[in-house]
Amino acid sequence: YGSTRPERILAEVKSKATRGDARSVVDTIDQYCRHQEWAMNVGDEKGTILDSIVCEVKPRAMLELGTYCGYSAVRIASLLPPNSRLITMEFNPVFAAIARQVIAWAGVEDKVVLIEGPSGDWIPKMKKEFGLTSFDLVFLDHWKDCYLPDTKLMEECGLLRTGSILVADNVICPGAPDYLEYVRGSPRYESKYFRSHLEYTRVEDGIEKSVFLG
Ligand SMILES: O=c1[nH]cnc2c(O)cc(-c3ccc(F)cc3)cc12
Ligand SMILES: [Mg+2]
Repeated sequence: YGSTRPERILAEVKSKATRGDARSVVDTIDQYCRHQEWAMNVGDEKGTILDSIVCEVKPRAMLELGTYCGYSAVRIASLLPPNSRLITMEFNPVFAAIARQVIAWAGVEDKVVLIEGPSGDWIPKMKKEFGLTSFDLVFLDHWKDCYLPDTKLMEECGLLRTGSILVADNVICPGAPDYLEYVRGSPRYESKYFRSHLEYTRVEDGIEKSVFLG
């Protein structure tokens, strides 16, 4: 029987990364996906941009849409201040099962809550389920067609406050044109584009950072 790409990534982490060392998990996945088989992690180049924003914002409450194998959840969690929480949402159960193990191997499970299911179902329930008022930082990295509807839903559900920051991966490749048009055209957002490359390639991609103005 064949293994899946996420299973091969987990196997690589278990055999090469130091247990409890988040940075070695991140580096192991980058090494594997750059030299063995490509996978849709945010990667090292765009990851550095994400790191700088996480360090600048120091979020107490952060949301990630799209966990995949847990690469960015581990990367983000390793930078979070004490008693901060990353909630990461994944609708694909195969990805979620792998991500749980990658997050555990990295030793960041006390900072990360992984929830499974469609973002559209979960977003309206989050305030109540997690007793939170709003998110300081949201990383959109799930499916390009969901970026805009989920952003509007987060606005409607009161999950964004004045100063909340949205960080969106892949705004060029695969691209999220409707989302870009919205955050760049709306007076309720102050948006900035960070030019970069699609993970592990020379193809142009970028990250859009958008501050919600309320
Ligand atoms: O579907 C995606 N979700 C989240 N991140 C992604 C990501 O960083 C890259 C890609 C992707 C880009 C080019 C390609 F030829 C095939 C897939 C997809 C996703
Ligand atoms: Mg991505």
